Amino acid sequence: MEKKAIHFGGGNIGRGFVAEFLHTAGYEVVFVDVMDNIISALQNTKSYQVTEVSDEGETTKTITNYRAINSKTNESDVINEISTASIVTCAVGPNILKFIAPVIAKGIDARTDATPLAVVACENAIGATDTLHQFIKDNTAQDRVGSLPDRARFANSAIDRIVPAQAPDSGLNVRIEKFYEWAVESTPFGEFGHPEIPAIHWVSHLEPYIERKLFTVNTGHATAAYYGYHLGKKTIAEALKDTYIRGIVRDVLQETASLIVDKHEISAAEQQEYVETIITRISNPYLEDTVERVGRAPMRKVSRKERFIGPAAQLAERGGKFQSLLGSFEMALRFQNVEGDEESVELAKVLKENSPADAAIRLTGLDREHSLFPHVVKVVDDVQSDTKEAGQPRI
Ligand SMILES: NC(=O)c1ccc[n+]([C@@H]2O[C@H](COP(=O)([O-])OP(=O)(O)OC[C@H]3O[C@@H](n4cnc5c(N)ncnc54)[C@H](O)[C@@H]3O)[C@@H](O)[C@H]2O)c1
Ligand SMILES: O=P(O)(O)OC[C@@H](O)[C@@H](O)[C@H](O)[C@H](O)CO
Repeated sequence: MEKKAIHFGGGNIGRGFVAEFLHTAGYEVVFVDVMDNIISALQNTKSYQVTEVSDEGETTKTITNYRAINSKTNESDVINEISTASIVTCAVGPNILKFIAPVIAKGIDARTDATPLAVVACENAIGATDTLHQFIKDNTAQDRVGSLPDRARFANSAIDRIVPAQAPDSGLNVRIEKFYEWAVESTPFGEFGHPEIPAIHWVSHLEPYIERKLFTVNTGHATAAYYGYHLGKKTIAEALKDTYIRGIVRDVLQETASLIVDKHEISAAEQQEYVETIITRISNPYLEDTVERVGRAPMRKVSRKERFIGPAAQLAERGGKFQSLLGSFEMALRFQNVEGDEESVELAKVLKENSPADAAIRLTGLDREHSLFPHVVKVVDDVQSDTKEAGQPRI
């Protein structure tokens, strides 16, 4: 029987990465989304194209064998599909996991197959599948939680491929970079074994992979985005052409490299090579990745386990340097009231309505006792003072 994958989120990484590799692995892919235009486009086409762009030219792959369901209007269909699928993946954004959990919980509960469903969240966040798992438990009847592992296994993942916002006339087609990495925990599958998906690098211990990725690719990317935004750059490639911003990105990645090398079994030389690869990747002029996309959702990005405060807190605990990371954090706080970005509006409100210490706690989730805390409060205070001087008084 053909293997079936249910994928939540028919957006950029959903169509351009997860679905591509599930398709290549021989799965029928059922997209689940809440956007009518994406669902109807997927329902009304038999294929779309994924084009890898690099200085070596372009390579196009055609993706077929998919269906699509709108979970807003057809929840029971989604439940039925999950009850007979092999794998559920998602790429909806870390803040959306709580909204997709109820329907996944119902689908899992309806399963009778002897092999548990594989659940893999493909989000840029540490422990995203664990987060989803907890929401699914919260949405499962108390007397069914104990037997949940008989019906589903949950594996964290680290996912890496730059998929910029697509041109408005591109339809379902996606232009992406050639590079990709998809590391997933193998241990949760136990005696059942992990699904056969050639693109996945199965690992027993994910932390080094997800920390190295988030604290190099995403820390560097977001640094370029926030400095770039304030210096009037349109794209990440344009920001990195600026020697000042490029130098700052290098300084920041030197700080995170010291943590990665200190904490994980990764040598300084290997990390340096990784950093160079990442700087080349994010400088890719063919991607036309905007500073607004990469800077999106600044409140998520300045939170406790995320790309700036996550490594800075760990470096502070270890006596390491974190000044450049604080510089990126500061620029993230200045990413306020950006058109189309609700969190940037909320960020401005939080900074306006709270004292420096309260805003620091609310935004970063750091304890007052943490050694990084006073440094973070100072940055918040500076940003608030500048905003006040600019004529927008804070309370
Ligand atoms: N774009 C990249 O370069 C990239 C790379 C690696 C990881 N990621 C991660 O992948 C995730 C998605 O990013 P993206 O760039 O594809 O964003 P995107 O906005 O292009 O796609 C998100 C999709 O999720 C859908 N969605 C929202 N709420 C939903 C719900 N309740 N049920 C089902 N679908 C819902 C949206 O309609 C949209 O189609 C994020 O966590 C991001 O960090 C992105
Ligand atoms: O998706 P976000 O908002 O967490 O971060 C924006 C980009 O840095 C991100 O999407 C990268 O393109 C991606 O993580 C590359 O693998």
